[in-house]
Amino acid sequence: MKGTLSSFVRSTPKKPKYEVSAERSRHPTYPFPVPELPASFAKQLDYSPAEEGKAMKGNDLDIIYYQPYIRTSIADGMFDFFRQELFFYRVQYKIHRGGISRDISTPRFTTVFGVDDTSRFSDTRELVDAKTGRKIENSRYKCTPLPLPQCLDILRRVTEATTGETFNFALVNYYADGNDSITYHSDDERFLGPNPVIASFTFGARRDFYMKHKEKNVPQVKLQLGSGDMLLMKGTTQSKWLHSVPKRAGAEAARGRINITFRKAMVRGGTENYYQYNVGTGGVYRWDDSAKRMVPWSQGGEEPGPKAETLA
Ligand SMILES: O=C(O)CCC(=O)C(=O)O
Ligand SMILES: [Fe+2]
Repeated sequence: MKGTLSSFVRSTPKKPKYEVSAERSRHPTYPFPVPELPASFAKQLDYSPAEEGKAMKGNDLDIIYYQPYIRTSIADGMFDFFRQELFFYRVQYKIHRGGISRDISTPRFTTVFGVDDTSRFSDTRELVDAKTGRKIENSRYKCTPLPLPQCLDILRRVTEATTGETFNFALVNYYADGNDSITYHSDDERFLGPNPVIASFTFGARRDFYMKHKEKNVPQVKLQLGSGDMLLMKGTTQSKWLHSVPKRAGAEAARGRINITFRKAMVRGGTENYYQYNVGTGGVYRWDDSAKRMVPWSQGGEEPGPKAETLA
């Protein structure tokens, strides 16, 4: 017999900490339907922001920190919901530098929804040209843009109402534990236009979020983003500063963290870039609440349950 006893013993999945809605967001581009945001969460979202944002300005930094934005009573439930109900990817890609190509594995799970401002999803959720409203030709994108599911669209609308900004993309990061991270970078791609506004949500584990100036020798800004917090980055924050979520040891990071950023891409290059680096070409992953980890998901086939494993 292969394997140890423990590999056959699966804990019964805990009851979800939220009411799974019977209503689901469906789309031909989704690997599986996504339940709508539980009504109890949606109701509580109306009270956002839970706290007034604190503006931090100076040395080219321009941020507003809502601590929290989402009521503490629902933030961890929303973490469970997003982790359980969304599909994720673990993207691998090659970088070419100085004639040498290197394989990169993104150190976190990612997923993305949305399309840049030259296109939009119609009322029937067909991809159409933003100006003419005509169905767009298949050759416009190399990738397949996905519309935001209802659960993310609700959060997007609330965020738009608070900030007075508009967003057409939701990028999702899942940091399974303290080994998952994002290295210092800035989100100042040309396709976002000058001085882009990015709203960044945390659900689940509290993680350090470090910011440092690209050139000036000024103090770093160190935040600890907790469940329900929202960091609004604007002005010259992206052009002048870098940010990161470093690797961390310990039990807190091991709870797992979901980060959701809302952004606005102006042109097609943004759509191509976001799907290339957040979906990629590999398989779909889904949270397995018995195994307590992301597992490869396959069409039509559930993961083998305890019975199948015992018989093997
Ligand atoms: O997880 C975070 O708080 C930051 C994520 C981030 O910087 C990004 O996705 O560009
Ligand atoms: Fe970023």
